[in-house]
Order: sequence, then C-alpha cells, then structure tokens
Amino acid sequence: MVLLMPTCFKPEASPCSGEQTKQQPPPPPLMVFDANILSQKLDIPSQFIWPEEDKPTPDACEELPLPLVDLKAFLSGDPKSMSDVSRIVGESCERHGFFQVINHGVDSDLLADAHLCMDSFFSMSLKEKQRAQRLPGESCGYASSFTGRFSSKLPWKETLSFRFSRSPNVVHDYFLLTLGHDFRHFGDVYQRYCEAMSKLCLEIMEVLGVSLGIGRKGFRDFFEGNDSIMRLNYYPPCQRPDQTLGTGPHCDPTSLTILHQDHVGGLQVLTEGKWRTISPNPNAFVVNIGDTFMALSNGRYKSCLHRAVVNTEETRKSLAFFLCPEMEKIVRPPCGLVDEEHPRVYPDFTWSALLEFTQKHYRADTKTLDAFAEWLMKTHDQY
Ligand SMILES: C=C1C[C@]23C[C@H]1CC[C@H]2[C@]1(C)CCC[C@@](C)(C(=O)O)[C@H]1[C@@H]3C(=O)O
Ligand SMILES: O=C(O)CCC(=O)C(=O)O
Ligand SMILES: [Fe+2]
Repeated sequence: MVLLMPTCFKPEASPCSGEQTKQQPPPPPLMVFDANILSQKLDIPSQFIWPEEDKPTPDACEELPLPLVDLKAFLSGDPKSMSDVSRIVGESCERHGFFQVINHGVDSDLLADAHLCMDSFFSMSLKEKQRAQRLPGESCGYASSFTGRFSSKLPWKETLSFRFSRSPNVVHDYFLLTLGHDFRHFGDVYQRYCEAMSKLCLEIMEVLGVSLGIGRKGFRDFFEGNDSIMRLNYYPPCQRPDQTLGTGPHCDPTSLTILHQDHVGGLQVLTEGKWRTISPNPNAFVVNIGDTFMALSNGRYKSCLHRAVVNTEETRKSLAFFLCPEMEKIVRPPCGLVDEEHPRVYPDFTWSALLEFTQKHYRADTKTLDAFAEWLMKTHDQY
C-alpha cells in the first residue's frame, strides 16, 4: 500500500460514538494505499500506527485453550453426544464466546478452492480490485484498509465482502455483475462456500438452542432465512508489526462468525484482561458469538473482543462468514430466556438498524451494542 492518489476522508468521531469532537483542523487528505509496496516499507504512514494501549505485545503468544466441538456427534442425535456437545459449547459461550468445530461436513476441496480464489483476487492489481470498490456506507465490495472510511487506526488489510441470502445464486451473480464473466469460477466457489457456511451456521444454531434450553429449532428457525455477509480478509506482510493491527480490537456486531484462518495465524482474543492466541487448525472452523446473538441470548452468551495481528514475513488470510438474520426481523430473546432473575438486557432492534449504525455512524469496538442502544433512543422515538 503506497501513497497513490488523494481520496476523500471521513472524520473518525461521529455524533453516535460519544466522542463529540470540538472544531478541529481537518486532518491531512488521506491517500489510496496499494499493498504491494507498503508491505516492504519500514516507515509506515502514521494512520496505520495504533495507540500504545492497542499495540500488539509479544506476550500474547499464550494459547487460548478452546474446545474442539464434534458437530457430527451432536447431529447423530445420540442423547449423550448432544448433551456433551451442547454443554461444552454453552460453557465456552458463557465464558468468552469462542469455540472450534471439527467434523463440520464442509468439503475440504471447496475450502481449498476458497483460499485459492482469495489468493488470486488479492494478487490482482489495485486497479482491477477497485472495480469492486466498496462504496461509502455500503458493507459489500473491495476495501483497501478503509482509507476512505477512517482517518486513523487504519487496519493493515485488504478485504472483499459480499452478501449471502437464500435468493438463488446471489453470490455467483455478485461476481458476474461486479467483475464480469472471467470471475464465473470465483462466483461458483463462493456461492457454494457460503451455502456450506449457512448450513453449518444453522446446525450450530441447533447446538446453541439445546445449550440454552430452547430446543434444536429455537434459533435455527430464526436464522433460516439469513441475510449474511462473507468477508475475505487479506493481511499483507508489515515491516512494523508491533505498531499496527490487521484488524483492530472489536466485537463482531453480527450473530455468529465462522472463521477459517490459513496456516499463518494471528487471531487473538481478550480474556481475563490478557490477549491470547487461537492457533490455526486447518481441520477446524473458529466460531464466535457476535453482538446480535449476545442480545438474542439476553446477555447469557458473550460477544468478546478480538483482533488480528500481522507479521513481517508472510501474508495472512482468513475467510469470515458473518451470520445475520433477515434485515427487518426483530431481534428479541426467546421468552424462556427472560424472567425475574434475567430481565431484558438490550432493547428490541433489527439487524438492518445495527448494520446501518456500524456502517454509517460507529466503528465497531467493544461497546457497540451499548452505543447502539443509546443511538436507538436518540433517533427512534419508539424507544
Ligand atoms: C457487519 C460487519 C462490520 C464488520 C464486518 C462485519 C462483521 C465484523 C465487522 C468489523 C470486522 C469489526 C471491526 C471493524 C471493521 C470496520 C473491520 O475491521 O472490518 C468491521 C467490519 C466493517 O464495518 O466493515
Ligand atoms: O482475520 C481474523 O483472524 C479475524 C478477523 C475478524 O475478526 C473479523 O473480520 O471480524
Ligand atoms: Fe471479528
């Protein structure tokens, strides 16, 4: 990423972030970055240098021990397997919201193709990638470190995001319409990959339903018509990995994330005040609870802070499928999760409102849901 041409920029703080800015001189105009060159430079632009309290520290190499959940055992219907799996998952979700799934049923060739297509896409020239440029306020398209979106604490990554829903061939058509017939293969691979992710998410929703005592179909039915986001994360090498972050500390605003990281590693989770690493396991998917599911569980399951660090030697990649409900479905915990002992923690909301909040008004961090609840009260008189 090297300074190429001026683009517009957006002020960091917004009326909703609670960090009202007094009149400040406009920051210098930001530039478009091209990963090919900046990844070799020692003097990285100041916009990529994160505050001291966020910088990665070497002591985060300690592993976060995560249970390897055997999904096939749960789906077998064997009562003991179902009970064991749902208990292990429930304990993890109450603690930090992360676990890993094996025997997930996702075809290994499809997974390999998804990684190969990601390599091909991000090795294209910036000009070619910008044919899928993500527009301000939109959640789909190509972004190079969000230069047009944030003015500081820029993530050291390029991303390609696109939506998945039940409408037939929606991913396949996205690639065809956005990038043309030469990308038919990409569209086919990611259409099948997203279908596999959606199936996996619905099966995991059965586990979560059993673990919270509302039955296999409780949450599965809620997400049957999901309108989700697929995100390809591409982290070029960085000569100052101690100064920047691939993805900054955040909680996913979505419902459930199914992540497959490549062999490089870099995913870290904040638990008990310490950053701990989740090492890559090619046969497993990392699964984490997002803010929307934390609200659906009435705060029982945790959406936790995590981040991605980079390194000097190797490009790192991750495939992240973000399960989201239909846009206008009301996010409200099932009755069985609300009682005198467990009063409502968050107000009713729709995913479309939370998505708009994260795309247009607030940069997802560790208090997105609280800030969102405040924004809802300020902007929607029914609250
Ligand atoms: C709804 C979303 C917004 C982000 C992509 C999905 C779920 C995770 C969100 C994100 C990764 C959280 C950290 C900040 C962010 C800006 C990023 O680094 O990409 C977030 C995504 C986004 O707003 O594009
Ligand atoms: O790349 C990773 O390992 C994590 C990325 C992430 O947390 C995200 O995209 O929400
Ligand atoms: Fe995340």
